[in-house]
Amino acid sequence: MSLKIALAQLNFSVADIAANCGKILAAVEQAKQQFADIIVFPELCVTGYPPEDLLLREDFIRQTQLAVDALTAQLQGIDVVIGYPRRKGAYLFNAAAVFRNGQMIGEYYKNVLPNYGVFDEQRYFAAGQHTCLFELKNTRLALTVCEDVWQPGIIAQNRDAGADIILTLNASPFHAGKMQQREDVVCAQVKAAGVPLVYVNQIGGQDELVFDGASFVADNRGEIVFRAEEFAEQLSIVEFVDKAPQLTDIAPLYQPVISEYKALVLGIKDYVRKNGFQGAILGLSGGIDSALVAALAVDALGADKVEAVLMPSRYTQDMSNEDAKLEAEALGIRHHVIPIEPAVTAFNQMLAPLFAGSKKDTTEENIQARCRGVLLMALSNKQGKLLLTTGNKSEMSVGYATLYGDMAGGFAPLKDVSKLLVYKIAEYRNTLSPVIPERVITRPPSAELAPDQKDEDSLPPYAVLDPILALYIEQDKSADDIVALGYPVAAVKRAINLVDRNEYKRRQSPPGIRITPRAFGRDRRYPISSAYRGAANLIEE
Ligand SMILES: Nc1ncnc2c1ncn2[C@@H]1O[C@H](COP(=O)(O)OP(=O)(O)OC[C@H]2O[C@@H]([n+]3cccc(C(=O)O)c3)[C@H](O)[C@@H]2O)[C@@H](O)[C@H]1O
Ligand SMILES: Nc1ncnc2c1ncn2[C@@H]1O[C@H](COP(=O)(O)OP(=O)(O)OP(=O)(O)O)[C@@H](O)[C@H]1O
Ligand SMILES: NC(=O)CC[C@H](N)C(=O)O
Repeated sequence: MSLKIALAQLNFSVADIAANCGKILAAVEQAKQQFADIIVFPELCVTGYPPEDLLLREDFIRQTQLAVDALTAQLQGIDVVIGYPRRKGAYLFNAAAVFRNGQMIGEYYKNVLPNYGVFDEQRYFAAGQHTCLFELKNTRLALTVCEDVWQPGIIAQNRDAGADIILTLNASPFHAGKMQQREDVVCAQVKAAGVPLVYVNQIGGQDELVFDGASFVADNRGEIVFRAEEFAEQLSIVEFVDKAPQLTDIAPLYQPVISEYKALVLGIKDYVRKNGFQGAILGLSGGIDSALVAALAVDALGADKVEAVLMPSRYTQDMSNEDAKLEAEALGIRHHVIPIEPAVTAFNQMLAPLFAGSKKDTTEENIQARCRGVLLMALSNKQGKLLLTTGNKSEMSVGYATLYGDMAGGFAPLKDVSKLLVYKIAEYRNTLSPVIPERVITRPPSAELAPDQKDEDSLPPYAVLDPILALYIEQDKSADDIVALGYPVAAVKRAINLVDRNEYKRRQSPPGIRITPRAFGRDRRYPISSAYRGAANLIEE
């Protein structure tokens, strides 16, 4: 007996219910042409994931239900499994339902609601209590939703209820190493229960999250027999013969640096597309951060949609201008030069009476960054292009950026990318085609806001700083733990003090793409007004 299951790894848009239903119908037709018996879509595919507080609106829930009702009649010919929020009296459930020839033949409510990290599902949903099995071609299929299969017990419970195959609808976001973690966790349960599983994940960027897809099928020994590409829409059919999945294409597992590169490209592409921008604009300085953001933006949007502005000041070195031009030309993007000196001089003159007697400090440095921010935002306003900021995770961690200056903008692609990873991704990008001049990668980073300034004059070297930041921010290690790992006391103290004092800046920074297990934003919610000082007890020798 052969059973063909279609996995619809697609990119849905939050609250674009009509477009999502259109996508579902198109995939159903495609699956029918390929003789699938059943097609499985990702978690909450009708609304997109995560709909966040839209789920608290009854009008939104009603619109979704009306759309599902209208869709149902059109779901003919094969079984169709979709996910959507389902109102039942006082309760809202995260539901997966199966339709056969216009009728709902089974409905499942997610049992385990994740409420950690970036997930807030207990804020919206009530937990289901039951399994849901249905029969197709003498095979009993069970429905589960995402977090269900991360918890020990649910797969075995379905096996005990008589399931031959487990279907899982997912919205599982990317971070470095997530794909392996996902397969390890889920396949361990599959192996223990001895029942095969079909795992369908969505792809696409949604604000700070990016979903990688990488849907898979595991056999009853927990071995992967199919894996879809990461970060690509794909409709795949896996055949089960006598209830066992047949070995088919297995796309590569997560590849460090390459997977992050793809995540960033898709994150930018979808943010621009889903927010209706005409393209993107950025300040191109000749430094590595703006060089990488420009390359990622071109890969995401196409060269004709990206525009760069070179804004030299009196401190900008010739080589910065030269490199910025070289890069713009290599990428084939429109670029303009606007020297900022007239604006900087005007501000300094206007402030001169008030600043008489005070020494020059970061105030004057920041005026330069803010002049650039004003120019870039004016161009964004005029042209409907999204202003991309270029700050990376290391800089966001220690507050090394100017509020309303280089932090002005709508989206921060590198916000969760450490400086060391910026270099690695830039080097990888150049292997696809050489667009970032070698000198941009090899020269020491500088904000060029003062004469001969280098990042390392005021910060520990990134090779020391970045691991300290990861230990403190992503792994919650204490200052003592970090010193015990061999990092210099002075560097640990400086880094932690800066992290603790700069929450206010992060809270005002644009959203960025989450690529680590803990990004700033939804999964790291620290108070701004806080007396906590992680390095208070650290004594420098
Ligand atoms: N708790 C709090 N809540 C809300 N606001 C708070 C605050 N504490 C200070 N502030 C405000 O923030 C201001 C200080 O922040 P801000 O004006 O940004 O200035 P600030 O942090 O003093 O200076 C910016 C730093 O970033 C460096 N930078 C700038 C640009 C680019 C790069 C780069 O390499 O990429 C580096 C620059 O060299 C300098 O060290 C205070 O004057 C105050 O107005
Ligand atoms: N001369 C400039 N022309 C255009 N944009 C600039 C200029 N200087 C700074 N910017 C903008 O401000 C951002 C922050 O400046 P900064 O010089 O600190 O970073 P960067 O040059 O991109 O990278 P790095 O930190 O390696 O120097 C830049 O990425 C760029 O978007
Ligand atoms: N939507 C969900 O239930 C996601 C939770 C899950 N553990 C994941 O990230 O894969």
